[in-house]
Amino acid sequence: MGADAGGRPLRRREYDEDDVRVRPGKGSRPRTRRRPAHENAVAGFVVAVDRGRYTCLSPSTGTLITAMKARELGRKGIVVGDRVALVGDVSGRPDSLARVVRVEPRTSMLRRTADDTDDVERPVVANADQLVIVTALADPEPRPRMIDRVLVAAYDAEIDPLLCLTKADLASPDGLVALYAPLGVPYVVVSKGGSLDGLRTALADRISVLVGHSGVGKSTLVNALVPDADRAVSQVNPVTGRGRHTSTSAVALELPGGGWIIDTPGVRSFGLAHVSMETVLAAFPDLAPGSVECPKGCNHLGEECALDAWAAAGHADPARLVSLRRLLASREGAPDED
Ligand SMILES: Nc1nc2c(ncn2[C@@H]2O[C@H](COP(=O)(O)OP(=O)(O)OP(=O)(O)O)[C@@H](O)[C@H]2O)c(=O)[nH]1
Ligand SMILES: [Zn+2]
Repeated sequence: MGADAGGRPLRRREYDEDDVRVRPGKGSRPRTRRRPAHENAVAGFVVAVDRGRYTCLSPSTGTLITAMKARELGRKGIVVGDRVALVGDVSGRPDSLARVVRVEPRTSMLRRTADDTDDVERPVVANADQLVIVTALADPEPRPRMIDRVLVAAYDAEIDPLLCLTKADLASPDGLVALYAPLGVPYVVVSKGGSLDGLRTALADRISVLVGHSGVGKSTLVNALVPDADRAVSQVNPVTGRGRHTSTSAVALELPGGGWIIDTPGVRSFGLAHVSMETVLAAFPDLAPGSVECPKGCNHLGEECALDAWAAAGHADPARLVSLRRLLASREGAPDED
């Protein structure tokens, strides 16, 4: 085997200013109006979004600027991680409100759907370059199929995955490492109070999104990585003053050593209805090569599928084939519980 996480295909998509998937025949209105140039706009990095208010960090001054979307942006979405251009009152003073007049081209867009049959795509975070799958080794038990699901989302978004195995004081990481290391998925093992050096190195100077189920130790990690994380979150959420424990949307927090982590407390599921069959399969590099023997148009669920023989021949762990099939079946309406 020996699939390599570095051996990713070239970027399949460009993410530009109009990175909204438009349904044909709906709302296509010719754009004749000339936009003002906004030469004096200042740059902002969106660290939080709350009901139409965007909290943006000015990289040049370090000021937090609250802004709303300029009307000219229409229905274009703005998410945490976006780099934007701001005009109006950019002082960042209490009660001041700037306007976002432009969203800069994105390098990536992490998306999900509510479940596998939901056709509404939900953009989660823009411009992330790493997706950290936080999984406890025990309490709660690891859920490999959730890991596989998030790996598919990372692959689809062309974001590097990182498996972060927590609570190493409670159980050994060996089983999970044996499953994912051969696939080229990088991993770190941590425990509360233990060293976070490996994780810090992996996060340095990158924009990393943290996903994980409730109780896996995500807050514990965030608090250890970002001193005063709670206060930082209440600062970026001035509209409601809600802290991270009640917040449901993503929040970007700057790491003391450089780089950002984006916590996603509201993301409890990773529906993959928007991902093509080819992309799902490509995210299973141990199984994908076996599919060349499949009949044309194989849905990889029936008896004619060549993947059973591929796994039986020892090319892939049969548990991985089960996981792939559960995921594919879920996209056809079957439940997918770990
Ligand atoms: N034994 C052990 N317990 C841990 C470790 N890390 C976190 N915990 C405990 O696990 C529980 C859940 O940790 P949190 O950090 O709140 O988990 P979370 O993922 O943020 O959960 P939510 O806040 O529900 O999203 C807490 O009681 C922590 O003290 C660890 O490495 N070892
Ligand atoms: Zn097949």
